[in-house]
Amino acid sequence: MAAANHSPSSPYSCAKDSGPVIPTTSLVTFLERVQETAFQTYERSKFDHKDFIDLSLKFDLSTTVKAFDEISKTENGSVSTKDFEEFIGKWFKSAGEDLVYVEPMDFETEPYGFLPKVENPEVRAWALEVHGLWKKLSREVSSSVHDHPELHTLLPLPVPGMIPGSRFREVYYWDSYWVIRGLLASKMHETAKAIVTNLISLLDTYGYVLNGARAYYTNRSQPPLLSAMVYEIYNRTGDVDLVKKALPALLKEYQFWNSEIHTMIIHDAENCNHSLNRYYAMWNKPRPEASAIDKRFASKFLNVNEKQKFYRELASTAESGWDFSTRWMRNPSEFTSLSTTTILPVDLNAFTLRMELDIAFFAKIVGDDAIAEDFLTASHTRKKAFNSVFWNENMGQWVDYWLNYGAEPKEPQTWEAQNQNQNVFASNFVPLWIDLFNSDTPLVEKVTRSLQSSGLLCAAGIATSLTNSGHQCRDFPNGWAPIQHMIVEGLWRSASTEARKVARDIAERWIRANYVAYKKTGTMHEKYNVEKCGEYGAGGIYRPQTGFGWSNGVVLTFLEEFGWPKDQNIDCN
Ligand SMILES: OC[C@H]1O[C@H](O[C@H]2O[C@H](CO)[C@@H](O)[C@H](O)[C@H]2O)[C@H](O)[C@@H](O)[C@@H]1O
Repeated sequence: MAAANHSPSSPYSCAKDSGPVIPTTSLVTFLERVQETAFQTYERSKFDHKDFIDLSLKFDLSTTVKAFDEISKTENGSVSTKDFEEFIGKWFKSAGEDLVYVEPMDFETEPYGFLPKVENPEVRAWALEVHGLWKKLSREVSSSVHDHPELHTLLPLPVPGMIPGSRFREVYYWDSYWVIRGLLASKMHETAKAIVTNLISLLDTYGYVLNGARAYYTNRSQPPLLSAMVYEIYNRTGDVDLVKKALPALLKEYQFWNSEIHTMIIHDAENCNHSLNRYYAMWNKPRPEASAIDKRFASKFLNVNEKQKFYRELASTAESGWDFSTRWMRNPSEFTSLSTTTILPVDLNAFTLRMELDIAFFAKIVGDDAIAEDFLTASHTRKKAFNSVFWNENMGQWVDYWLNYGAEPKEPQTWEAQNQNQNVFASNFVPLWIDLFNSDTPLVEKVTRSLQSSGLLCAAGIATSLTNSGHQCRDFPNGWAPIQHMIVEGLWRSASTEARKVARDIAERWIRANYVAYKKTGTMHEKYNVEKCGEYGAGGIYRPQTGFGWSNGVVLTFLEEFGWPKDQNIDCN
């Protein structure tokens, strides 16, 4: 039976909030106030909370706050739409003005050797359009941010980079991996390296790679894929200097993910202890970028401690990159039952396993055999933990492990079968992406059969979960490019004929769905509806976004690997 069904009635009955909290800036606090006023001023459908936290000041903060106090001096603090709009126009630069468009340094309209396996002219023309989107997503931080950082929530970065698109105006951590994969297919190696330079600069400044390059994202990271980015670039370019630059940063990042807040110990049936990772944001207040909404969600908790605990769960879910999903909810129909910090996520641990393997590989390249040895040992230890803690033999999948409430990081928890979450999520198949697993052919064949019968494989790709929660964007019927990519690449790297057939089939479905949606809407989307080929996804606390960095990256990567024959139809079947 699924662990979710074993939950106590209130997950917060003995909630405590003792974790670290990273201070934020006075500007962010003020913009949250502006966002709250916007929330009260506009209709919900016309309002994106993030637009208000991304505003830049035209004048200094204290003068702006005084002016805002003046217009808010009504009895109930409300502001008319006219006064509010005048105030925003007079005192702020628009959201997005802090980043400026920049021509990518190595963009060519049709680079030499571009997607050689794409023979179909229609598909090739579309692929060139998607390639052309890099020009639209390329940005550098404006000089005003460098000269007057106190006027902006945007953080300065040393070199130009790529943004996901639309409301996601700044650089994001894990999105960058698929952006880099696409850039490599587009032969834009220098732009790919620049993205790594920016992420390393965040790591050097903060000790971890931030969720995104904004002051309000300093309280958390995102799925750690920096080592994978460096690996892919090195694989294409053989750039040893990049590896030398990245290795010390990656060692620092490894410490961050294996520090006390991000690790829990599981004691298995064979008497072994396994240290595994979880998401845990250093924040127990509303997420500034969505604070007006978070406060309303939290209003059901009367106790401050319960509210803080819930806010940490919201921010930790944002750290997971899967914000939001029934995956993190003890009660799938109750959003406030989010319990991300009490879950050992199978995909996060696959990423840290990959980090161990990548670091060992890089250490060998730079000639540090001791580090290479240590990290190889760590990867073998973690592989054992995968077998003991996450693997579910009956399902043929690796599944998330639910921790007991109130557990302290240093206290080992005894593994219990009922704590494995047996609900089916696409993340249960992400370990396939790791070579230690995809090189084991019988294992891959078992997992492939499980994927085929899971219900996740749909007309237009892999669904995120089997639950149609109606409002969570990381659930059925939404499909996300990163998930398609990791599972397809894992299956494709194996030696199993059947797994490779499934990989090609999923990639083709995904390409068709992206193509048809592009033809209908003229744009690439953040997520797609996998039930209906050619439709984009929906749900969540913000409107569906376009652009879109990782979707472009995955389509180009799939087209580079699988190609598209001349006579093969590209429409939805
Ligand atoms: O504002 C809401 C949330 O927006 C981001 O999350 C979503 O977009 C990101 C950029 O494409 C993506 O990395 C993430 O997986 C998406 O869920 C942001 O990362 C969240 O922290 C934020 O709360």
